[in-house]
Amino acid sequence: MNLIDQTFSRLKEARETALIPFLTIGDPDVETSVEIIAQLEAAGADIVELGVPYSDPLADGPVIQRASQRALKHQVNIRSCMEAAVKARSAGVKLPFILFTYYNPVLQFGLDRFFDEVKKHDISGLIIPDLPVEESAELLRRAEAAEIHVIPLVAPTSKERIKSIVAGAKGFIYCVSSLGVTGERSSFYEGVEEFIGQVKEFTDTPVAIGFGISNREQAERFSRICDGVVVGSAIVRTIEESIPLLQNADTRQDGLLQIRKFVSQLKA
Ligand SMILES: O=P(O)(O)OC[C@@H](O)[C@@H](O)c1c[nH]c2ccccc12
Repeated sequence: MNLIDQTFSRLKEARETALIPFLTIGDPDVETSVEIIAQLEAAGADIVELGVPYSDPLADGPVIQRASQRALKHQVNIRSCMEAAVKARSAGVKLPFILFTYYNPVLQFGLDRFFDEVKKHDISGLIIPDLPVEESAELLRRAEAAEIHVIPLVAPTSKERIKSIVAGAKGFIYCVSSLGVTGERSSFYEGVEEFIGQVKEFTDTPVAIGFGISNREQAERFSRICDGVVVGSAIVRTIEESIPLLQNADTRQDGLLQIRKFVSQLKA
């Protein structure tokens, strides 16, 4: 059974909502990212999105754009992100890994090689926000064969397309809470709860929400109606603010603790 499915059934038993952090791998460097993944797990994260930095992150706000730029300075690519997953696993991290990447790096990598490597590197799921619908059949077929879940994104404006987007989806459905790009928000799409209700009418697959969630009350609000909550920019910003601590041997542990504390209060 796919690790993501195991996680959601365990959480369902425990009547808990999955906390799904996102971080950009290689920000500030790959080795630190591996340590941060361990901190995220210790802080109560249930699944982690490993972000592949990209030069043209069209769906990302300034916080993740800056993180991508910092990571790209070290030429971090899909392979480095998969290696980070294996390093985290061998460091004892049990979390399921979702590889988050734009479509172009996958295309450059080559679909055959990509799925061979994803499988070898213990990745359980994929999020490809700009996967063109006309190309998705080929990719979904290979994912199915490799037992990797491709997590579909559904936006409040998806309306009549919701049914076709979520049909047959595995792992979880990623409901985008607002229009626009990623980034912390103080308010969400008007009627976001109704939107989530609509999605849940079409599927029994767990439903998670993301975009803009940055504090405990927002996470609590959505944990009442979703099986998972995704937090990216708020965590990436915390990592950004911790970089001076992380890059000094004397204060590195303080930096890691700062990240862990921020994430712990979200899960609580
Ligand atoms: O950063 P936010 O607002 O907390 O949203 C999660 C988001 O970071 C993560 O899931 C993600 C990062 N880049 C994306 C691009 C599209 C969709 C989702 C994402």
